[in-house]
Amino acid sequence: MLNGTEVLTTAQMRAIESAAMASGAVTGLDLMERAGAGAAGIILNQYPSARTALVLCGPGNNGGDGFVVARHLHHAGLDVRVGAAIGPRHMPLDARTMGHLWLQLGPISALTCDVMKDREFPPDLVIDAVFGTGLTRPPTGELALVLKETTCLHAGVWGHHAPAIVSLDCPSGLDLDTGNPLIRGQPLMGASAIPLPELTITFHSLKPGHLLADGPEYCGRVEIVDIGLHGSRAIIKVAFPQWESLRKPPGHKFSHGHALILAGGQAGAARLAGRAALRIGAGLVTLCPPEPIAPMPPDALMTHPIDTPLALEDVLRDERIRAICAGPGLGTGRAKDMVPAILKSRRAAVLDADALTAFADDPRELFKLMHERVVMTPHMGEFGRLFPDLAIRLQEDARYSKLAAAQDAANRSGAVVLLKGPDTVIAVPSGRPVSTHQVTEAVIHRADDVPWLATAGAGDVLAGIITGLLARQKQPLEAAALAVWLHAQAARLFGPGLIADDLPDMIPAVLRGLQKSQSSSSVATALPMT
Ligand SMILES: NC(=O)C1=CN([C@@H]2O[C@H](COP(=O)(O)OP(=O)(O)OC[C@H]3O[C@@H](n4cnc5c(N)ncnc54)[C@H](OP(=O)(O)O)[C@@H]3O)[C@@H](O)[C@H]2O)[C@@H](O)CC1
Ligand SMILES: Nc1ncnc2c1ncn2[C@@H]1O[C@H](COP(=O)(O)OP(=O)(O)O)[C@@H](O)[C@H]1O
Ligand SMILES: [K+]
Repeated sequence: MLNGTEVLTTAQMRAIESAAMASGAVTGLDLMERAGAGAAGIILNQYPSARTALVLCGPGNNGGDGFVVARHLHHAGLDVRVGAAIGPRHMPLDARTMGHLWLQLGPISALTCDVMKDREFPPDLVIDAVFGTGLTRPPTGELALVLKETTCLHAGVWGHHAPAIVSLDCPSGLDLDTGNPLIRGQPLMGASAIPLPELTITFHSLKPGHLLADGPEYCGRVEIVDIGLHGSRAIIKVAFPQWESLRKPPGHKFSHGHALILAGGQAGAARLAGRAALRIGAGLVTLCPPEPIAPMPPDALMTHPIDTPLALEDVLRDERIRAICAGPGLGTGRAKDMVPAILKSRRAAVLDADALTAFADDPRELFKLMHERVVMTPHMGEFGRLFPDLAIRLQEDARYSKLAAAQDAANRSGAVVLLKGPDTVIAVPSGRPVSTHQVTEAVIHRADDVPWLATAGAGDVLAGIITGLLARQKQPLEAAALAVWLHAQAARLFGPGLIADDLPDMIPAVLRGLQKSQSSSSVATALPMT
């Protein structure tokens, strides 16, 4: 079981809202009131000295949330002005009701740039409730100008002090499924066409756009308001480990698993992977270069030369070998020979780097041998070699997400796909639950707080950590999700100046940290997201 925070796509969020309303458990108006009241509570708590607020309401239910926030801020004593894109009577029913409730307290101005330039009303807060999950196309006309104007307000160019911008659900104009801003044409150099809030308040759960691509940079801090929706079985998670799932049970080295790391001539990259596999607790790790290599004493890694696929098949007769890593420093020619033998053995395996590139000419050759215990770990370049159409679509279609691309790749290949980057996405082929408890089909991990992780060889270490966890008989999705977290946390603990060689040696400190934070209490506590 993976622990973590649930993430819902906008379609899943709408489905949950509709199901709750259809069941009669709650009305749309109740949900909107809870969303707006919850958001206002957070705003009042985080900006206790704010005296004035300007609320920008769009044409849909996000605008409805804006009216609710306006009402609660007014009742808390703030001087509140409201601008709306259209009159309440043209808005959806719940938003209309909330608009009429606001009208009992104050007027609504037309939402134009003039509202935002009023020198008589310098707001302490600007509440961005223009678009949420219902954004279908790039904003145009006056609304596009208004959204752009919020970034000018933020910079204080209109002479009055810079207000704090708070967005409801998302910065308006951000696609909550992809994390891409929907902008027609190219934004001006250095200027954002959509709000850059310091706080985004979303409802019920995170959406992929809060985590993927540029989403985090646009959203600022993200807070979640519980609006009382239950029973969702989110298939996407931001996962974080529990010490329990990494603790080693009593046993001997073979019971903790034997991992093979196929190596090329120099074995440098494979050595990085091997050390990581050992550090994460595989009982035994053997490097397999094509020819004998000079030992590097003292070294806990074993070596066993394997020169041909037949020799590999022979070695794999040993059932104690539970996981194989192929790719780091392997060479594409050797990878092309060896990978079919690995896949035919049906062992848990990680395919990275050259093991992926070797099949660029005919990915189907790889996919037809695939099985569900294989984790492929491409970076975007390798992904494009195996899934060129998906990579092109990612570049060209702002509404196609990295999550959807990884899911499509997992479905096409039949493997678990871990697509790397500052936002790493892991997807399993759909319709193939890994176990009866396992409903998670995808994991998103954001690590842009550790840019120094993007260093040569870091990917080899990641492949090694996953291999070690597979040797310890973790399920592939769990192994991949735990590894991505441990890898980023190792980089975080080391700090700037990190090189890949440092990563395996930071794993013990990461494990100690987890153990300390979670084993002192009998109730396992989840680590905060970092
Ligand atoms: N449902 C619930 O119970 C709850 C919902 N909640 C809240 O509702 C939000 C979702 O509401 P929503 O679906 O009404 O979408 P929203 O983001 O307000 O925008 C849709 C409007 O904008 C329009 N439009 C779209 N693109 C446009 C463009 N480029 N330029 C101009 N117009 C454009 C679109 O028009 P259309 O595409 O139909 O022409 C439509 O009129 C969600 O984010 C959350 O804040 C919470 O209260 C919790 C309970
Ligand atoms: N900007 C970034 N911030 C944090 N992590 C990153 C960033 N860019 C890449 N990464 C991570 O760094 C690692 C780099 O792996 P990879 O591209 O395979 O490098 P190599 O092939 O040199 O080992 C991956 O785990 C990836 O997710
Ligand atoms: K918004």
